[in-house]
Amino acid sequence: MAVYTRVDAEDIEQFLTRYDAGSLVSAKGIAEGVENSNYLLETTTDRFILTLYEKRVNPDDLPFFLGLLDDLVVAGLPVPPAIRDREGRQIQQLAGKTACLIQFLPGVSISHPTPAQAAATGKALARMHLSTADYEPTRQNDMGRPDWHKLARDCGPEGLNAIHAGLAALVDSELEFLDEHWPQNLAISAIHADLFPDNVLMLGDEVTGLIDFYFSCTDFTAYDIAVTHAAWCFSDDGLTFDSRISDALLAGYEAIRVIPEKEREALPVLARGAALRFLLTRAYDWINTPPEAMVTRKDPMAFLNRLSFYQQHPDVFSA
Ligand SMILES: Nc1ncnc2c1ncn2[C@@H]1O[C@H](COP(=O)(O)OP(=O)(O)O)[C@@H](O)[C@H]1O
Ligand SMILES: N[C@@H](CCOP(=O)(O)O)C(=O)O
Repeated sequence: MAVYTRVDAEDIEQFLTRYDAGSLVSAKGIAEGVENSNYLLETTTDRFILTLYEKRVNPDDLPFFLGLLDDLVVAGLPVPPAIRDREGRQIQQLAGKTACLIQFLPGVSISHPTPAQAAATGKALARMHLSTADYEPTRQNDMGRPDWHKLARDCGPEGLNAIHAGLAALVDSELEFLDEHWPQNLAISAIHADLFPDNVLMLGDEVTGLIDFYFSCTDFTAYDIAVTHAAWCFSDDGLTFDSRISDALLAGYEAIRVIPEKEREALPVLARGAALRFLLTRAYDWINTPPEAMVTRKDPMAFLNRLSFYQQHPDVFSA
């Protein structure tokens, strides 16, 4: 459960007085998510998400994230903007943390997506990429390839090998491979960089929300396709690849934005990078999650299994 920071109902009531958002009816900690503390607020007028930003979100990056959300709303994408208070401020302080009141979006996160849902997500991602190509602010990807070396060092060989015998050596050799083969000169745009099924809200086959933009950054557009592919196209444990989901996701994407040949050729390496990125962040969290945190750690092995798949099947993105 991701509630790292507890906030009293009285403090939330007081917080809401800054907004034209009604008064508090109920506040519940949200179990899903691992990064930030989230509460679902019911007020006399509406529902909202109250987010308190934790360790991995630098408050200085919030203008990039919130500006991107505002632009995507204008472009007609189903994303949740941060609500402005009566003085026009989106970014606030609460319980010693930087916090935002976020628009609530309907829909549920899908645990086991169907091809139709994967196709709808591919389309939404491509629509997002067409819009974000023009987003002027930039933010370096701080979970990008150069940072994977530091993450691996921070996990340490003992930490990695305690998760899986020989993992430290596997990570080292993959880092070396990726340093050598990482593509150059692909199209760049603002990307989501974490579009897992739990960050897509759906009603039936319709995407009603793309959420959790707190890893969004400026990077290869195709890397976002690779991340989404790695997140969507496997069983939870990463052992079974679902080609129907993969085909649907890519076909949905290409119904809106054709993947240029150069990007398609780069996808096998980008997908290996995406798998390593989530393997490493999960491994880091596995080793370092404080015992008092009410959060369910995610299994790093699920992304080692995906990495092995991409290593063995470089043809998976061939048209
Ligand atoms: N704007 C929103 N509308 C509806 N539900 C939301 C919204 N934002 C977050 N949630 C809910 O909160 C959960 C955790 O949010 P998320 O942003 O993924 O957290 P974290 O950043 O901690 O991973 C989501 O899975 C979803 O159930
Ligand atoms: N999607 C990442 C972890 C980030 O969590 P999120 O709830 O913010 O998407 C993973 O699955 O490792």
